[in-house]
Amino acid sequence: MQVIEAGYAATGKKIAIVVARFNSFIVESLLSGAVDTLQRVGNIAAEDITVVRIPGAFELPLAVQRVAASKKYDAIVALGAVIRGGTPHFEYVSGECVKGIAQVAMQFDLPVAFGVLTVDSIEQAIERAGTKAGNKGGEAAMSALEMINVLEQL
Ligand SMILES: Nc1c(NC[C@H](O)[C@H](O)[C@H](O)CO)[nH]c(=O)[nH]c1=O
Ligand SMILES: CC(=O)[C@@H](O)COP(=O)(O)O
Repeated sequence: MQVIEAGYAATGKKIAIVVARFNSFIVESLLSGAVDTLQRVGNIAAEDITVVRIPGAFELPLAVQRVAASKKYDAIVALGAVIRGGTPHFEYVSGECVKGIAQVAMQFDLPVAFGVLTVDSIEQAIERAGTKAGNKGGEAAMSALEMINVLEQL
């Protein structure tokens, strides 16, 4: 049996983090977790991390696509926080966001980690942005690092 898997060290690789600013009090914690993970676990130098800031999660697919098309990066981490409100708007924003990001990864054959919270409450968002449910930004960064290394073996 052959098993292909990899670790997280990715020294010298270039990572773009595309950050949706909406709900910034949450998203900044996701960004902090992602950067810390890339540097501490992935051994990625600060100069090899690029942060791109955009308005909201709905804009993530277009921005991620443009970053992927630049061919400058070995992986992308997409961060945002979509928090359900009182209308169906949540479904449309989160649905288009995840669909669009997944399409970019397939189109450009590039690791695009999904670090966008889609939650029902601010409390759920806080739990997933560095408190009792971990930091989904850091988890997305871990995924990006591992995928860089696994794809290199395929
Ligand atoms: N409600 C949330 C949004 N809404 C804004 C959209 O993402 C978009 O920026 C706007 O519709 C203009 O095109 N965005 C989030 O990231 N999170 C939300 O909870
Ligand atoms: C995810 C959203 O767009 C949401 O925060 C907007 O809130 P509302 O549905 O009350 O307009």
